[in-house]
Amino acid sequence: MGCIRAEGLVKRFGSVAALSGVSFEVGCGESVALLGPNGAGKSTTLRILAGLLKPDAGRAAVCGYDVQARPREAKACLGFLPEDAVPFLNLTVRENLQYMAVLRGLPDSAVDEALKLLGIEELADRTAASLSRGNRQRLAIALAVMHKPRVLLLDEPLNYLDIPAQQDSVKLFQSLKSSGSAIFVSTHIMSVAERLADKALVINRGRIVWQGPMDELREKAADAGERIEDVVARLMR
Ligand SMILES: Nc1ncnc2c1ncn2[C@@H]1O[C@H](COP(=O)(O)OP(=O)(O)OP(=O)(O)O)[C@@H](O)[C@H]1O
Repeated sequence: MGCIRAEGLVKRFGSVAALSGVSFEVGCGESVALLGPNGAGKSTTLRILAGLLKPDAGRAAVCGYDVQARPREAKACLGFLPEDAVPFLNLTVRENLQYMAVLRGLPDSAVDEALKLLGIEELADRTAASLSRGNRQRLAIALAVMHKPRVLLLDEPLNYLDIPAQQDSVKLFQSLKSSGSAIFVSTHIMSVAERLADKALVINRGRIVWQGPMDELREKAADAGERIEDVVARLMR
């Protein structure tokens, strides 16, 4: 069973066809990057998988649960880091984590664990509003992973992070993957896709136009004497 399954997803916004029949699967323990130009349908795909947007046709399932028919089970098994995630700004870092721990039915110890995991112990009593953009991103990552989700949906996860925090976050995502979680990451930054994912899905105008191992993209680039960005840009045109 795939940890993430999308079958024939269709989504329109008025006259705009955001998704026109998107199907793919991400196995448990697999990491896949979703690449595509602006307006290709990446956020729409992530929002459907997270159960935040209803597709017009097709179905999405995480951990075997249809996200529309079994929303509680699906949401319990996934973690979603939206782009520019905004925690509760008037709560402290610790209070944000405590609130999420209650919603997720986690023990109190999960809060200290998450603070430590993201290296934000010293920020615990600061309000989220007072944090720098990078530290706010660390908190958002902590909130998305504190229940060790089996499916992790990430939108530009390394934005704003300093270099050590990027390294720590990559390690954290990799350790979740090693323990069997599926990682699905949307990014415009090719080096981020290469660091986080073993496979790539290229979407353009609401359709998957290429899918395969990241190594295949690297080989194509090496064969043509190009950078991997050049190969991917061509696939997106
Ligand atoms: N709420 C909405 N109302 C109207 N149109 C929308 C809405 N959300 C998305 N769209 C449109 O659907 C298409 C796909 O948008 P989506 O945000 O999924 O693209 P994306 O690949 O995430 O783009 P980007 O890389 O620019 O963030 C775009 O044409 C967008 O304008």
